Amino acid sequence: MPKLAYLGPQGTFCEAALRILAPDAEGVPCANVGAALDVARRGEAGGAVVPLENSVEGAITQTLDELAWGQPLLITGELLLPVEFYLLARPGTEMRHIKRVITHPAAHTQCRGFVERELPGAVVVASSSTAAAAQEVASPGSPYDAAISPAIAGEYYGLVQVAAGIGDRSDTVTRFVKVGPPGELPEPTGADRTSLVAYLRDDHPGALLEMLSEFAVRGVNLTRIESRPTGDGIGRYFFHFDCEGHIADARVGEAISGLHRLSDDVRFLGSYPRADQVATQIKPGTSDGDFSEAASWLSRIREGRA
Ligand SMILES: O=C(O)C(=O)C[C@]1(C(=O)O)C=C[C@@H](O)C=C1
Repeated sequence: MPKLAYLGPQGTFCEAALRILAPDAEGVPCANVGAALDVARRGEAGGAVVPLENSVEGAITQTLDELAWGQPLLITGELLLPVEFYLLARPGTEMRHIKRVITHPAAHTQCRGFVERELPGAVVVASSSTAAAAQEVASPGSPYDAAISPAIAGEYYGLVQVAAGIGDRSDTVTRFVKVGPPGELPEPTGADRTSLVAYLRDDHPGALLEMLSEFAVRGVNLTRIESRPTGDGIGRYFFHFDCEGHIADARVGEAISGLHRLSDDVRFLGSYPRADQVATQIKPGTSDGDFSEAASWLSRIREGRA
């Protein structure tokens, strides 16, 4: 059975994502996203499933940074998981007893309205994951009264639901990705996404615009852009891009090689089928056929055959 590392312990949203992305895999729970990716890098598992972005909270910056630095990993699949939060406590606990809550910071952000409204004055402490929070509340002598976690974590750790559906929005989704060692890319499907990271060569006016132009002039639609600090001082940033299409598509390949010419470094993170299966819209003049016809036309001119 293939092994996949994930943000543990059992009962996280990440585990739920893994069960859908790779139903036959044996999950290897890890203490944090970095540890899960390192297990994949060391080959102790065939890969990992990690959160990448959330529809309310935005980018999961730890994942972005882990994928940008260190030994390269390749994204081979993605999943959009609806996330629903529950207030879980030891049996017998009532809402009025709850003064100390523990959860993952991303979960706290998504339930901030509920906490302020229903638990005014409660202290919310950060845990490494939503299931780690439930496990902590269930442990003997825990200083915490309740955890904000998925329902399944309550079942794993013997907690009861004090409140259900406590997220500030009912339609929140988290995007998870499956990563593995660099190797063969998933086949293009016509509804693909490509992820990459680009490091600026030098800081100058219009540097980001130049990068964006590589996509724009070839009709490549971006689905996410994020700037992250390099750590080398204030004002030093690198960029994460997600775009529609597959690196095997001429327009995407050419945009990425254009970016490579302009950048200190480009790290390709993968081309993989989109979870929402939305087919890439191809602007007139940017299909593979248009690119190869233009290349043949140029060759004919160069060879004096026009
Ligand atoms: O703690 C978990 O259950 C996770 O899978 C992590 C995570 C996240 O990093 O955003 C995933 C989905 C929710 O947004 C809250 C937490």
